Amino acid sequence: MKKAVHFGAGNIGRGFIGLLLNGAGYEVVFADVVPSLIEQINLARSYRVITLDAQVETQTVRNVRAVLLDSEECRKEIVDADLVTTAVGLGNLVNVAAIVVDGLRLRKQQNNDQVLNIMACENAIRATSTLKDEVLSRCDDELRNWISSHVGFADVAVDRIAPNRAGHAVEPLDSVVERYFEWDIETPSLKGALDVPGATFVEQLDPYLERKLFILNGAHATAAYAGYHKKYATILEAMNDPEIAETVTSVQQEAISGLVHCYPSLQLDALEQYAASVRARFLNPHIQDDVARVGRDPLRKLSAQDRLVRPLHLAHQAAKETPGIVRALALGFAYDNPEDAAAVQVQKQIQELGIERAVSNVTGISDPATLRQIVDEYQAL
Ligand SMILES: NC(=O)c1ccc[n+]([C@@H]2O[C@H](COP(=O)([O-])OP(=O)(O)OC[C@H]3O[C@@H](n4cnc5c(N)ncnc54)[C@H](O)[C@@H]3O)[C@@H](O)[C@H]2O)c1
Ligand SMILES: O=P(O)(O)OC[C@@H](O)[C@@H](O)[C@H](O)[C@H](O)CO
Repeated sequence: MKKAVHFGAGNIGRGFIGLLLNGAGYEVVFADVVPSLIEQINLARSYRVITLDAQVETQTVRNVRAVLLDSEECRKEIVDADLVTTAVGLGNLVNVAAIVVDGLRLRKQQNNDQVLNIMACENAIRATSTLKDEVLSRCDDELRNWISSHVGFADVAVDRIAPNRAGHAVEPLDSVVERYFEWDIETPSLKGALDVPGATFVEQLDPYLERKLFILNGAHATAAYAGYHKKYATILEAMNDPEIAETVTSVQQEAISGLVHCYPSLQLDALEQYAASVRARFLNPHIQDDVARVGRDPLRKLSAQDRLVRPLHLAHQAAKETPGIVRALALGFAYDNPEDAAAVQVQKQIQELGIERAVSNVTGISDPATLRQIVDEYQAL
């Protein structure tokens, strides 16, 4: 049986990656940093994935095990793995990289000629490439050369809303998801054959990845920050507010204008249909998705390469105005959730540096006119 080591046994790790890999015939070994989660998985050896929809569906993922991230067991699991995947959050990839390097060093010593593919399923531009850089920076030349001929690092885009379990889950390991899913895998970087039924294999990932990150995640973040501002608890409540729904649609339209300009392979009609389908997913009445989950880590979400600032620049390249994204960014800077450590840091910057310098620091935006628009919008909130 093929074996996959998946880092991050959280919402998307269990509810999407683990489920699909299990369906593709892999034994899935989860690696996580939470000891109680490891114990629960090893005790149960299976868990349920519940699809939240008009027709609730419950699937059981069997033959799973779990190991602690920083353990000998975890390093050894990499020696004979066929696949390594992650869904840990972009900022946690550095910790995964340190363990993966140790695992690859062991794999090389044990003369394992079998090729391995690694995919980081994080919401970010080319997260696998980020992980690869982290891995290679920790290797000597010999290991680096061996890795280049034995290990494929394939960038991916993953899409499935896996909300918080609270209010949905019954058993401790239940994972809850929407019905829709998409896993796009960039093929040129793969080593050997990879067969994951349900995944989409593409030659050039950028249009798929940016379409998803901007039209879905950018709009999602907008709904979360606008929802928080109006004291809504969930994305559903926020999206039912016509003013918020209008801002979300504007953000999507501005992103689409930049995407169409940048990627000739993307068709306007298809993107508009995709945007409408995304809004319908946000309005799924069977999902309670907390604005706090969707808005989490605004330092990352408001950064230069992420879901709001990058489409803003693309739209500007297409000579389009971006009032929707400007409003979304202003709302992101107003996201003062004291329970979110990154939001607290953003608020600290605003207090210490003033809003204009905080916006420029966090977003990397230097154009004075754009900065002014965001600051004016923030001050008018
Ligand atoms: N939830 C979604 O709808 C969704 C959809 C697509 C992509 N994603 C992406 O997947 C990633 C995970 O999101 P999530 O919603 O599942 O979060 P989550 O918090 O539910 O799960 C993350 C898991 O990773 C574990 N973890 C943290 N650092 C780790 C490390 N260094 N090694 C191993 N495990 C570690 C945590 O303990 C947790 O169990 C994020 O990058 C997110 O953007 C999420
Ligand atoms: O996971 P994040 O924090 O990057 O973004 C929050 C949500 O937008 C995200 O988790 C979506 O639910 C997911 O990307 C849907 O595919």
